[in-house]
Amino acid sequence: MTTQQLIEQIKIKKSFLAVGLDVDLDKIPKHLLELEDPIFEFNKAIIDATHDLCVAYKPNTAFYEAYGIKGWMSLQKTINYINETYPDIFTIADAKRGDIGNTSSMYAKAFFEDLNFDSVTVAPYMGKDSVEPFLAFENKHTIMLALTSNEGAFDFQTLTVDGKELYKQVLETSKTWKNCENLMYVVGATKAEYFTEIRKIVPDSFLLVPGVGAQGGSLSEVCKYGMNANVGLLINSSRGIIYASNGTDFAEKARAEALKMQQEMEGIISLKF
Ligand SMILES: O=c1ccn([C@@H]2O[C@H](COP(=O)(O)O)[C@@H](O)[C@H]2O)c(=O)[nH]1
Repeated sequence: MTTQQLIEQIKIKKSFLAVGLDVDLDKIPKHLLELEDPIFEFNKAIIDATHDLCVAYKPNTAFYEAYGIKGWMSLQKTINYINETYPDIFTIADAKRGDIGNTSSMYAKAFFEDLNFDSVTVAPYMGKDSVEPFLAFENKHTIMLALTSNEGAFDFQTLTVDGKELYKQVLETSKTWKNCENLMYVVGATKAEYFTEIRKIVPDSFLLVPGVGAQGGSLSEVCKYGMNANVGLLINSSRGIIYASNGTDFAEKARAEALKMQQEMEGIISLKF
């Protein structure tokens, strides 16, 4: 999917919500556990119930890898289902990859070619040659960690290196990389006060923003400081939506939570544009 197509979807749906598909077998409704592929059945129900309210789905691959080959097959069925049934939806493999160049190329093939995700998250720690193999794929997007939502973000990311905070160095340096137009960045919703500075460095880039809902970040604060002329934000909520209920009404309740977020987003968009 191109960035322009993503922007169009945001305008059509009046939403910039990314629903996180972080499936934990201990948290899903018990009746699903009797089915052959409970993870896929859970995802399918959530996707069918929320697809008109969101512009993206973000499975975190950890929640699939944890179940071995069966989990990976559930991930594959989930991405195929989204691509076949709702092809206008942007897909994010939250895998946080990155390695020496030839290894990164294989990671990129796995997520962009084999699984056919629109985007994958990567870590910047290994630098340019670990990220550029992902950027080489046309109409695919590489979402690099910049300033994460967790407390540990302050261990390294905000340290000053050569007179500048590390997360700012990461953003600035990444703009010099080949095919950097294919970059987006992860910035945590719990760090709303940093968005103004981040927008000075990457005014036009899309930011994937996890950390609302269960982690306590504020949607309105993020929008106040982080929105650009194309919205430029994908706000993720995982547990706050998919685990709204663990009963037979789980999909209905997930829809209700997604609708609350979409309506808040619609309100913000209508005020701003
Ligand atoms: O800085 C980061 C980067 C990634 N995540 C991931 O996003 C979701 C958040 O889930 P919630 O249940 O809405 O808290 C999850 O997959 C994280 O691994 C993040 O939270 N922060």
